[in-house]
Amino acid sequence: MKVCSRCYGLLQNRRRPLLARMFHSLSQGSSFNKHSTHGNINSGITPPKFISQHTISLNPLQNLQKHVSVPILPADKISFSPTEDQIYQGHKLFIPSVTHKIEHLKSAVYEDQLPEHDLPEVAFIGRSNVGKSSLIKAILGEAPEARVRVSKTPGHTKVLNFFTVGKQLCLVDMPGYGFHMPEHYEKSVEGFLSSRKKLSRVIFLVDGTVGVTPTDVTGLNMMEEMSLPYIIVLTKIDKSKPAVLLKNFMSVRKYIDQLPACLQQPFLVSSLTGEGVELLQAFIAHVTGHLDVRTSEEHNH
Ligand SMILES: Nc1nc2c(ncn2[C@@H]2O[C@H](COP(=O)(O)OP(=O)(O)OP(=O)(O)O)[C@@H](O)[C@H]2O)c(=O)[nH]1
Repeated sequence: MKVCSRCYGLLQNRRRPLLARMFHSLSQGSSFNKHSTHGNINSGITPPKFISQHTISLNPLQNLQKHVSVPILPADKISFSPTEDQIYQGHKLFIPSVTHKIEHLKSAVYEDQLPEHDLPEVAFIGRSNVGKSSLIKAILGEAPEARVRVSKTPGHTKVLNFFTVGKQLCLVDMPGYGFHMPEHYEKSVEGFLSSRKKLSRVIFLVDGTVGVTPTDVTGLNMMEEMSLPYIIVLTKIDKSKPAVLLKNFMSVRKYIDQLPACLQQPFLVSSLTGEGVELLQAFIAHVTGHLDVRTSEEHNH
């Protein structure tokens, strides 16, 4: 069996099963449509060829949609809808090389310790134990040398951790709020969020096995008060049955209409299986200016 070098690299990474399978099928000559889209779950009455053939999707929302007949997210709320090829381009940004190092830059607590650089930043925020570090670890899965630390103990992350992706961008892991949050949380996290000039986006994590909690609502209110652009990502989707995940997804939808600073399109991920990670990589590449994906609003103009 002949496997092209692009597929081979992907197949090595077991945390990336969807892309690996996708490009593997390509090399096997499947009639996969390069220009099909993924995010558009409602207009997708006829799903893209590749998805219908292989019953997998790079957007886990598509899989969730299969369990109900009514649209779980209206088409007009889906603005980020890259092609499979664009998702692959976004994914490539997170593959390290000699000239494109992916590494831990530094840890910091207070404003005067923050790194001085010109890189666009993407920060991860959420309750203790929601899966922030795990998600960064999955996004940087091709670069184990970045050494992202994950722990079962809530409140493990006490400092801000900066991870650089070449000279392109920087991911920022933040301590969790709620139970076990460090005493310096407010000074540290709010200090960071209010002072960074090149903060491209905040990724707000909600536990997909639990849904939006009162503690999350406090965090969402803080985001709205700060008026920073952010997205909501439901984590740990591998742990929930579809019915539970659907209920928790709807708990996000209930709030999202009232959150003007938040993208109306929530994302779903599992850091364990890698589901949804490539789409998020593409989103990060897009918002940091490294991937040109026209959003649905842009298409309309
Ligand atoms: N099954 C499953 N477990 C996950 C997933 N993401 C995280 N976990 C587990 O959840 C626990 C907490 O994960 P972390 O990534 O350390 O969470 P955090 O939000 O960084 O935690 P703090 O340091 O408390 O802020 C760990 O035991 C992870 O293995 C996931 O997608 N699926």
